[in-house]
Amino acid sequence: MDIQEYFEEAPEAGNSWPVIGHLHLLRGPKPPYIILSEMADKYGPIFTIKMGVHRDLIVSDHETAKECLSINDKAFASRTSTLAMEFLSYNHAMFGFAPYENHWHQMRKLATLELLSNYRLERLKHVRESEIKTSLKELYQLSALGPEERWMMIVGKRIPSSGNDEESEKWKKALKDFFDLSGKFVISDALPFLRWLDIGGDERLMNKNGNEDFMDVMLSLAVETEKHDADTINKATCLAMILAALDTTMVTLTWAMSLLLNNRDELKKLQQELDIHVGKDRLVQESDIKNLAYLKTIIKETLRLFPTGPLGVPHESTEDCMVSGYHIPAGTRLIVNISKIHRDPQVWSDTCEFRPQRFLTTHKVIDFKGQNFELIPFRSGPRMCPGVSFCWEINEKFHYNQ
Ligand code: HEM
Repeated sequence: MDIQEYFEEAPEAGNSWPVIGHLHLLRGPKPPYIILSEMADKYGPIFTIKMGVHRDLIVSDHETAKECLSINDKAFASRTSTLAMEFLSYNHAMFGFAPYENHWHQMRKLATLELLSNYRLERLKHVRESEIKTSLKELYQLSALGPEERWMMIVGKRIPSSGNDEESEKWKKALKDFFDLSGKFVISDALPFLRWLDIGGDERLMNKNGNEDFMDVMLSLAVETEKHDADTINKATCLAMILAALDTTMVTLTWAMSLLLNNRDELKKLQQELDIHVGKDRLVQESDIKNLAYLKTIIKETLRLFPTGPLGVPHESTEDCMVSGYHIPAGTRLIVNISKIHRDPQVWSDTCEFRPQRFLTTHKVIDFKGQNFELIPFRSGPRMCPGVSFCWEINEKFHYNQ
């Protein structure tokens, strides 16, 4: 089907907005980020679409993304509220989907300090070597574990020894359901007054999913905020960490493997690096990572080509602001087309090719820590992925310090 079947142009003359299209449905054979990239080719790096009563600002180049995520970072720091999020995130108790309010501040601080920071890794120094494993490798293993073990591992209490097949299947299904439903834009999100009809039965399904416990063991932290009780916060927070960490890293590693297998020269270069710094007699360890410069370029190039969230997670503005000279009112949803930015021919040569070498030469200074808006797989600003340092540099720092 052609893109025209999903939306029709309806430019609104005489207002200060760039281009307005009425997007009826973002469902169909083409993924939304492709549709939005095609629209960007037509309308430029900043335009809006209207979905029912909501207006979305679509940003597709790094300069405009910088304006939104750096200059106007506070204005755009909140999240949109959809039906899926209401049910699946325990009514926004999951801080990744919470509005930019006190609850988000508290929980993000807690998660960053207690799970993802140098401070936590420093504490782990005193734990046995085999227990210093709350890292990508363990998160990768999570899908094979029972819920109690998963939680114990995440809070760093002990490392599980074995998985359980039936439990693991249940967990995989729960994960799949979550991601299927969380991306769902249901009719009542656009037209809230139709919610009571529950067209398509989405609400019933989300409600069922939301009531199922993902975790059997609750964190005993007695943190409560004005909006949520401690049990809800515990469930929501540990689920948020698992959901955010698991799929993203697995998908990235799968893409990296696939790109390497399809680019044998790059694979050979990586093998040479491994032969030099690790040798053939043992497996790679986390402490080797600091010596594996080429491996890092491969991860960067993989995240450039295939960011796990090509459109990121939508934000919502809580105050009026100006972007590219346009007045953007409070309540506008922001979608940053990361995929389009990562393939901008004005920034990258051979945009669709796998060229890790560029990060040692022409793009040596470009990193994804949120300062270079040309490469933002973890985005930038206050809502930037808190897992970025956990995945990458903290491990390095930790090993440098040892
Ligand atoms: C390849 C790996 C990963 C990628 C590409 C990635 C990417 C992202 C992106 C694009 C966002 C949305 C940022 C925004 O809204 O501006 C995000 C949010 C988040 N990520 Fe990650 N992520 C990865 C791994 C992880 C890991 C390992 C963890 C935790 C251990 C994690 C935890 C989170 C959390 C909690 C949020 C929500 C932050 C908030 O709303 O305040 N992520 N991630």
